[in-house]
Amino acid sequence: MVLKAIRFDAEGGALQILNQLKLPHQTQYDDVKSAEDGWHAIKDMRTRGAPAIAIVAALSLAVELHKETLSDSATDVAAFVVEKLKYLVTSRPTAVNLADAARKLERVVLNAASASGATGQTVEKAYCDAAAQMLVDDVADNEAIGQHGSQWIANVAGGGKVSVVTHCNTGSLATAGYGTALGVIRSLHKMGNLQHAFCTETRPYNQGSRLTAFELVHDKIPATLITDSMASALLHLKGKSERITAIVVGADRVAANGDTANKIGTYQLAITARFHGVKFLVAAPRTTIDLSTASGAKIVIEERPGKEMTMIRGPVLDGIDLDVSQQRTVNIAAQGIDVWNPAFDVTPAELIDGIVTEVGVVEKGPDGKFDLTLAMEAINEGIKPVSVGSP
Ligand SMILES: CSC[C@@H](O)[C@@H](O)C(=O)COP(=O)(O)O
Repeated sequence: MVLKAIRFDAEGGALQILNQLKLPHQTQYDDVKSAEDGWHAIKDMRTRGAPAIAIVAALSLAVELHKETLSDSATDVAAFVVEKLKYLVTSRPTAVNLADAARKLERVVLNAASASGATGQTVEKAYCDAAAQMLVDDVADNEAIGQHGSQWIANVAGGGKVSVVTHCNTGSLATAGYGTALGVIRSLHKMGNLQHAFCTETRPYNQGSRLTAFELVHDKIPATLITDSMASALLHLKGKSERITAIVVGADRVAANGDTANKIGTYQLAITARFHGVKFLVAAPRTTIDLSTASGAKIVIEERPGKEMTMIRGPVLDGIDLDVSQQRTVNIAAQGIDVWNPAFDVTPAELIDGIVTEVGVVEKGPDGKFDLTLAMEAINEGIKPVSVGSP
């Protein structure tokens, strides 16, 4: 069975998302019938992960447009789409993929509306085709990220099997399929180069223990779960014997200087990686690179409700059996305590050794700094970024 976070039928105009609040206990797909449904699925974290958020948002509007022809007027349909895209972008602020997708789709509809003979229907079709293509492209991009990243790690290790650590969930559940950082791990495993993967629990929302662990078990990848607070001890105590070569994480937004916003806890992993001489690799598609943001200081960090930290959800224990059909939320913190719950942190570029994209691994220049504007320009001109061992 292939894990699919997003099910989309372009012909029938139907969209379903795997409800990630129910995982790992229950596999339940929820219908998404409109942009409003998409907004709520993203806000409530029933779907999450930077690429998946962007795709679900785009497709939710596609199914709404598919339902009925809004107007024969191309400009009216374009205006409607632009408004809805603006609304969708407000669902979660940190991951840039959503804003990037909205910008591209806006361009698609404005171009379609200004084409000669444009009608409401042609604009709708242009939008739906472009949104559907995002789903297709993401899987191919992730497979390429996996290939480049695994090759880079294998080269760093200089032969033999390697172990890696990852954080949050960056796999099939966070993307259209395969995953970014988890795609690198999948690829290492496929190449026969993976000794062991360690995944962090990823408090407070437990994307690691609920989702990444679920994917690793599903794919039969040798893996062990640790709490976030065990990462330094792992590198210290098991680093040599386990040959932990790299920590590989995803990203929600990479600034032009390489500073990277990702799930809260990423920054402390980068610090411990540097201290222990372990490579720190960020895996993300180019849609996550935000050249308009000069540095991490400008990235807006989403703050989530405190109850995500103070409450925990799980299936009911009925005698000795788990009743997965019933999930309950229980309080695990002292009543009345103040809570700070930033969903992401920013890892300074200084602590990052490489940024693996679908076209290769970008490394620092001779000045020890990333220049992603230059790297992206080079890519657009057909020159590969600094890339070690890329196929
Ligand atoms: C390929 S997913 C990359 C990132 O989006 C991921 O690491 C992450 O931080 C997800 O956060 P989430 O809050 O679960 O959406």
